[in-house]
Amino acid sequence: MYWRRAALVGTRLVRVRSSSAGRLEGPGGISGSGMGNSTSSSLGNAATAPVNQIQETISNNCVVIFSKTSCSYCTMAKKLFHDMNVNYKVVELDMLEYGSQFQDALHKMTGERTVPRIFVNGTFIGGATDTHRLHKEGKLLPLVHQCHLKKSKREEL
Ligand SMILES: N[C@@H](CCC(=O)N[C@@H](CS)C(=O)NCC(=O)O)C(=O)O
Ligand code: FES
Repeated sequence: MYWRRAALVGTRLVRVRSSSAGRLEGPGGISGSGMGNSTSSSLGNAATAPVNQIQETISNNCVVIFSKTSCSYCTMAKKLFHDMNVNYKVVELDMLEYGSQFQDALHKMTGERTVPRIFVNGTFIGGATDTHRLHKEGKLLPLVHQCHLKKSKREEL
């Protein structure tokens, strides 16, 4: 069920200053991405601190890549998930007005300010190199599947 999306998702960028209501703008906005599964609430709320918005984004999406459009490490990371047919959310920090505040928050949360910063199943797994290593060791897909299972169980309730 995920492959259909992956084709769409891999190429889309986070939109900034989208005009539609409920989308994020302004301070703290991680804007609506190309993905279908980001919905909620604190996104779009200018009063919410970047750390909280990041927290919410990573709990609502099994795979989140904080990226920059100009960064080829980021492109490689996106390609890795795309090639595994895994749906992911990408937040392009260089397209966000307050992207550098998000980078500061990511620094606080992960110990590094570099991109990409990649989260799977709500947990920081590393940058591009770490993620490729996990994949090579056969550990990446199980993490993603764990998240999908958790989600589908929740939806059954
Ligand atoms: N080994 C790290 C390298 C990350 C890295 O050096 N990223 C550079 C861009 S390729 C960076 O974030 N520079 C600072 C910035 O763009 O703010 C990884 O694989 O993610
Ligand atoms: S590869 Fe150069 S900015 Fe990431």
